[in-house]
Amino acid sequence: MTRLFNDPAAFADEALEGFAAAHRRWVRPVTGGVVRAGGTPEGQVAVVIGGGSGHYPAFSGLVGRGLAHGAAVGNVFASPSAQQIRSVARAAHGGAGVLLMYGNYAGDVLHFGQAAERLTGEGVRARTFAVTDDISSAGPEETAKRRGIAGDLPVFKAAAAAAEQGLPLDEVLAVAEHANARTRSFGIAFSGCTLPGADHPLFTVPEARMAVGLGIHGEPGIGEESLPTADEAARLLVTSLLKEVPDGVGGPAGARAAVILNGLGSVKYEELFVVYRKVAELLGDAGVEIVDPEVGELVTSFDMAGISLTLTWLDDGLSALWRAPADTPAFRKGAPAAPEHAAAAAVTAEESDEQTVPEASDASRRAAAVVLAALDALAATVDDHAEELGRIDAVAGDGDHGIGMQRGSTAARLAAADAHARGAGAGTVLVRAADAWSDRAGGTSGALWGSMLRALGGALGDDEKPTAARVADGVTEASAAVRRLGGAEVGDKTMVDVLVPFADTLAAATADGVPLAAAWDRAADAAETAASATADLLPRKGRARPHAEKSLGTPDAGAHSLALITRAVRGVLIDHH
Ligand SMILES: Nc1ncnc2c1ncn2[C@@H]1O[C@H](COP(=O)(O)OP(=O)(O)O)[C@@H](O)[C@H]1O
Ligand SMILES: O=C(COP(=O)(O)O)[C@@H](O)CO
Repeated sequence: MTRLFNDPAAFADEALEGFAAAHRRWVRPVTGGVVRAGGTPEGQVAVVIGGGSGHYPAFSGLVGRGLAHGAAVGNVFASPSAQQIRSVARAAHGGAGVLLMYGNYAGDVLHFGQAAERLTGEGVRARTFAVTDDISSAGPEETAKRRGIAGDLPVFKAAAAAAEQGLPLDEVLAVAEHANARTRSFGIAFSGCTLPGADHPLFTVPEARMAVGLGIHGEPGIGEESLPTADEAARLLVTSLLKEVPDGVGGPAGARAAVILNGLGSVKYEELFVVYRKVAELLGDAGVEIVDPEVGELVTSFDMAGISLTLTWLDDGLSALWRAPADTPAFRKGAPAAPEHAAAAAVTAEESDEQTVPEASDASRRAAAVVLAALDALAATVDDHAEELGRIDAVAGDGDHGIGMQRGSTAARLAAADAHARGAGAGTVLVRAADAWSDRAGGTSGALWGSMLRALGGALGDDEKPTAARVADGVTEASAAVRRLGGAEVGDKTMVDVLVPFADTLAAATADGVPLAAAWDRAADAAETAASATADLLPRKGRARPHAEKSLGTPDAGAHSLALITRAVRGVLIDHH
C-alpha cells in the first residue's frame, strides 16, 4: 500500500524532486530526470539510463561515478518521453556520444528510440540498448522479447564502467551487449503492489501460494505454486537459472558469476539473507564462484512482495567492470575515485518555441475550434473511464493505461487550447496536442497517440477547411504511423485492431460521399465491434504478451480506450455538423 502521497498524478515528479534534494552530492536535477552533480568528464561516453518511476533505486538512484551519467525518469510504471530522454542526454553529454539504456518494454523502446533519432539529428551521437534478462518473459529462442528486470543493474554497470575507462561509444555498446548476453534473472512474488491513490493491489496471490516468473510492474507471474520455504525458494531460483547458462560459459562448474538477490519492495532484508544463504550454498555446490554478490533492493516495484535472482556470468573483462568502483546514491563499491573534470558546460535542452504558431487560413482556424472540442470530449471520456481502463490493463499489463491516457489527453487538450488561442490552424493544433501528449504521458500509448495525432495534424494542415476525404486520409495515415512505430498488425491484440477497421470504414464511407459526421458514426460502430472482439485474442505485443492466457476474455485496454474516444468524438462532429 502506498500511503503517503499528495496528488497521485504528481507522485513521480514530487518523488524525483525530493530524491534530488536529498542527494545533491551525487545528482543535479534537469528537465526529465537527473545527471551527475559533477557532470560527465570531457570526452567520456555518457551512459543515460531510464524507465518508469516506482522502481527505486532504478533509475535515478544509480546515477554517479562508475555508474550512470544521467537518468530519465518517467511517470509511475511508464517510460519517460522522448523529450525527457533527449533533455537528460543533452545535459549528460560529455562530447563523446551517449548510450541510452533501459529495460526492454514497449514504451521505453519507442521513446528511447525516438530520442536517439532526435539526438543524432542534432549532432549528438546516440545509441540505444534494451536489457533482456528476465527468462520467464520469453523462451530461449526469443531472448530479444524478454523484459529487463534486476539484470538492468549489472548491464548498466558494465557499460558505464567501460565508458569510465574511456572506451568509444561503439565499444561501450558492445560491452552492454556482451554483459546482457551473459545476464539472466528469474523471480517469484507473493503479493502485488498498490499504485499511489489506488485502493487495491495490481494483482493478488492466493494465501499460501506464490506467483512464479514475476514482472516488475505488478504483472502477475506466469505460473503459480505452493508457498515455498526460504530454501525451496532459493532452489527454484537457482535451478531455473542454471538451466539456462548462456553460450560461451560452458557450464556452471568453474564459472564465475556476479549474483544479485533482489527484493521487490516489501520483502525484509533478513528474509533475503535467509534465502541468500541457500543460494550461495547451491551455487557453490554447482561449482560457481560468486563475485561481489549484492543482496538488497536494486530494482523494485513499489511495495510488491517478491524476490528475483540475477546471475551475470563473468569473464575477465566483465569481472573487472563489475568490480570497478561506483559511487551513487543507492549503489557504492570500492574506493571513491579522484574528482572528475566535467565537460565544459552541460547543455540544457532548449525548449521549442511554442509561443508562435504558423500562419493559418480562416477556414482552418474555424476547423481548429472543432478539433479542440473533439480533444475536450476525448479527455472527458478518458477521465470518465480512467479507472475502468486501469482495471482492464491490470488483467495482464501494468494497470496504468487509465492514468497514462489521462495524463496524455489532459496535456494534449491544454496544448491545443493554447495553440488555438494563438490563432493556430487545425493541423498545428493537432500537432501541438500530439507533442504534449507524448511528452507528458510517456509509455507505449503516449508514443502511439502522439504519432497518431501528429499524422492526422500533418494531413489536415493549416491552409484549408478539412474535407471528409482529407480527415479520412489523415486517419489512414495515423493508422499507418502507429503500425510503423509499434510494429503491431491486426490480430496482435492492440489498439491497431481498432484503428485499422476504424480507418478503413471511414475511408470507404467518405469515398461513397457520406458526410463526415455520418461516416465517422459508421466507423465508430466498427471500432466498438472491433474493440469487443479483442477479448477473444491472445496478445502478441506489449506488456500483456507474457500473460497472454490471462487476458483471454478481456478486451485490450488500448483498443477499448480508442473505441471510447471515437464514440466521444462522434458527438462533437454531429454537434458541429
Ligand atoms: N506495439 C504496439 N503497437 C500498437 N499498440 C500497442 C503496442 N504495444 C502496446 N500497444 C497498445 O498500448 C496499450 C497499453 O498502453 P500503455 O498503458 O501506455 O502501455 P504500457 O504501460 O505498456 O506502456 C495496449 O493496450 C495496446 O493497445
Ligand atoms: O513501465 C515502464 C516502461 O514501460 P512502458 O511500456 O512504458 O510501460 C518502466 O517502468 C520500466 O522502464
